[in-house]
Amino acid sequence: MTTNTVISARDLSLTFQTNDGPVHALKDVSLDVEKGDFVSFIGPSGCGKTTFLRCMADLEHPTGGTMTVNGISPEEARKSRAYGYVFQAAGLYPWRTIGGNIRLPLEIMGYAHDDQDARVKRVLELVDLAGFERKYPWQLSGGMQQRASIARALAFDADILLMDEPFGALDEIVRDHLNEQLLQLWERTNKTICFVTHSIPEAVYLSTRIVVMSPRPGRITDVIESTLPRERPLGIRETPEFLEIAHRVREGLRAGHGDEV
Ligand SMILES: Nc1ncnc2c1ncn2[C@@H]1O[C@H](COP(=O)(O)OP(=O)(O)OP(=O)(O)O)[C@@H](O)[C@H]1O
Repeated sequence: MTTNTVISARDLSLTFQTNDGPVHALKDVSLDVEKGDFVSFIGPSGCGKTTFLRCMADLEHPTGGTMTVNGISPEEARKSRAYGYVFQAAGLYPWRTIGGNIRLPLEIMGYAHDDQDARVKRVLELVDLAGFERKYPWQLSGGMQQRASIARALAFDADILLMDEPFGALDEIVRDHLNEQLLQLWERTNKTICFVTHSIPEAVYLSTRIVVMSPRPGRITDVIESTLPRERPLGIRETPEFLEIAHRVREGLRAGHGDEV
């Protein structure tokens, strides 16, 4: 752990008690995420990716080990609004406009009205949705809705962005475009991003580090440091360096759990 460590997990475990007995969603997970990192979590269904992200967000409570976010407990970090959280589904309220959806957390947090206006405008520009403030979610495509939900998570300037398979439901072309935009946004804002995905190319394209996980019990089996430059045109996915990292991720997944992925 260094002064730049944003998220730190030590021997983190979470066992759910279910009617069918205990489920070891996470077992002895240790990881440090540094400021400005883009960390992807990849692994087969049930390996604990979402649970780990939810622990960071104080939405689940570990049954063992320790975790800090910005040097404080996840609960304190949640109360100090240290992170924005983007879910798999955009989760926009259909009766609110796009602007109204982005504004909602700002209203709850008591931001002044002028400040709310300025923030909504700024984040809509950041995700390339300027001009859509007065539209309703159903008037936007799935990709645009997901961008709006990212804007909502960015609106209160949290330094950490937790993203749980935000582009999983989108077609490949839209996904490529959003991946590019997300990288640009990360470059511009220097946020720390934790990103859950099932896609090897997506993980390799986006990340500075790729965390490979394995189920039963959920654990980390490999952490791969990317050697790719920060600037990444989509064409980088054809380069030998990219394919080499993708190969290593695939091997890590195979070693961890047969051929489920
Ligand atoms: N609230 C809960 N109660 C009981 N078991 C749970 C609960 N939440 C998750 N689990 C179990 O914990 C394990 C890890 O689940 P988790 O959702 O974190 O996996 P995941 O890697 O994100 O999976 P996926 O890729 O399918 O989203 C799974 O076996 C899951 O069934």
